[in-house]
Amino acid sequence: MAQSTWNVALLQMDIAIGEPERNYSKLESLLQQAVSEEGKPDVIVIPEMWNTGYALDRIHELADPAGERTKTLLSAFSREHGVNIVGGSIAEKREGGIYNTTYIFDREGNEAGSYSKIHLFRLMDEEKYLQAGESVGQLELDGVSAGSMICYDIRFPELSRKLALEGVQVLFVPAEWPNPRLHHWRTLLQARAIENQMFVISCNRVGISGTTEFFGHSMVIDPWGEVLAEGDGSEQIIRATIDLGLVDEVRKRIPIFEDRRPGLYS
Ligand SMILES: O=C(O)CCC(=O)C(=O)O
Repeated sequence: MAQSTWNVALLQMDIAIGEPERNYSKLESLLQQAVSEEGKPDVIVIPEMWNTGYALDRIHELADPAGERTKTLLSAFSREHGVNIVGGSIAEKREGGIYNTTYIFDREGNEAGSYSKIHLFRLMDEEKYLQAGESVGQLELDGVSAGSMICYDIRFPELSRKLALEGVQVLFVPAEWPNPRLHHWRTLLQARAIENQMFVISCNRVGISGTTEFFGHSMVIDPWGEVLAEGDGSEQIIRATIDLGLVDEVRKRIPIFEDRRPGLYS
């Protein structure tokens, strides 16, 4: 039977640009903190590109080959602590180039899914250095259907709608979303939750890289659009408990999936 509630913990961390060693060690200490304080989480979420930050001009040298280092760390931690981990995303080196990839592990330490960002963000030159993923991110954790997107992806409502139509109830969004677009971040995340009647759980980074400032404000939003938890601009762990039964309740209250007219607009 699918889990009925989840305690989630968002590791809203600073990221040292171009310094994987510092980032792996920061992540390990935050993971320990997440399981040793305030009750055990069911799901831990990490920000986007946490291993390297946007050190794109050195990304070939810094990216994790086949994600092996990251997978070994996350798999061992999730198994040892019986916790699901949505592993933010990392710069991952494959034969075809560098991808911005999320790895997701279940409580037994098995890889439950992976997703490589399909919309590359030109404002940060991603398309010049990275390869785009070619498939959408859908997986099951504790019997719950979940979707995986990354940052800029939330500007494409077609993607979250596709996932919702495939049964997704919880959407995870690791990000490195910078100033001055806090208004877009909060509005788009809430819109994705309301229009698809799903939980949206986002984890953004904090800190400054060069001239770019990242504002945090990681959010847990329920299917009615209520913000259950939101970070400020500091490095912190944000926690919330979500009642997964709310997805069906909201979908029954306003049955948008029955009322759609896809013949007219898809
Ligand atoms: O869409 C935006 O405004 C920010 C997106 C972004 O920073 C990213 O995808 O890395």
